[in-house]
Amino acid sequence: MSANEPHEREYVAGFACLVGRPNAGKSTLTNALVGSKVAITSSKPQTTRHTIRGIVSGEHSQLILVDTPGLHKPRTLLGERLNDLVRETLLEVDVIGFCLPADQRIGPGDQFIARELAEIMGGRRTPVVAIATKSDTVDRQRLAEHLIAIDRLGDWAAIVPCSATRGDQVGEVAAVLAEHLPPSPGPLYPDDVLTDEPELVMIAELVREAALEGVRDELPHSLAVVVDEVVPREGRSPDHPLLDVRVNVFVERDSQKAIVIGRGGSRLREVGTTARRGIEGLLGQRVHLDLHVKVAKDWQRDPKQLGRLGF
Ligand SMILES: Nc1nc2c(ncn2[C@@H]2O[C@H](COP(=O)(O)OP(=O)(O)OP(=O)(O)O)[C@@H](O)[C@H]2O)c(=O)[nH]1
Repeated sequence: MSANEPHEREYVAGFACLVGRPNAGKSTLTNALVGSKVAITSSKPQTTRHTIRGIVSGEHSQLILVDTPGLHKPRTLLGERLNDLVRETLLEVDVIGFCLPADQRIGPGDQFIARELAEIMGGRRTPVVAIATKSDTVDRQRLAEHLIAIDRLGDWAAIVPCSATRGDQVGEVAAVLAEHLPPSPGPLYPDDVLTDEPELVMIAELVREAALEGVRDELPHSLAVVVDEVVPREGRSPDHPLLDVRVNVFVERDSQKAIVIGRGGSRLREVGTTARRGIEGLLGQRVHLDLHVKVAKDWQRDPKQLGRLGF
């Protein structure tokens, strides 16, 4: 099934998302997969497009779990389509894990998601791994019935039972998902970027907020902020330290770059001043903020690019 046979030991990296009806065990499984490495999540717009929930790093793989906000059976309008954001996310990932809890029979909610997945994936052939979650809650007989019902529900790349709370088969889930990731020269993210540096995320937020101030309508979603480096200025006395903070602001088009920069750079200076004040408040020391606006064409449609941009 997989193009990346495990024995080749080629490095693979990519994006996955877990879907399933409410209470299916997605969050618990995410935490079990990720272990202690819980990603910083932010409620701000920068990360609502693809909130990274965690990174699962193996010796030869990096699996980046992203959120699908609001994937559920619409309560009121049966048969309503999934919202565009969910569809977009599902189309951008390399593999999808569909969680079906063993303690409940397959129901209309699961069937709804299965139909949507079949349709969305039809053209692109994104593999869907069915995960029978909460396997600890039922006996073998019932689990077997559940697996058969899952098999009948759709065309899955694999079916894996697991118990996130007991830790049963969690490694197997990670391995099966990783089998469907594309080859990559190396990790898409530094392993520690999401765990060790909440300040970096907050700095990016502050810059993003400042850059969007007053121009939200003109730049909807088309802005990504990446903190390039934060280094103490050399030669400063310990009493008056200065931090050099270098930040890249990515936009999609030249016209958007012009908006961010403003006439003669006037707007960018304001953005810089506002953001710098915020960063100084956050870090409690003086900051020299170096802002660069760059055009990264079509970054929103390219998961690899999104990865590099810190999404
Ligand atoms: N026994 C058992 N309970 C589990 C397991 N995984 C999750 N649960 C429980 O099931 C409930 C729902 O789990 P969540 O991980 O929050 O489910 P979710 O799919 O993220 O839910 P939503 O956020 O509503 O979509 C929680 O009470 C969990 O403790 C499991 O492997 N075994």
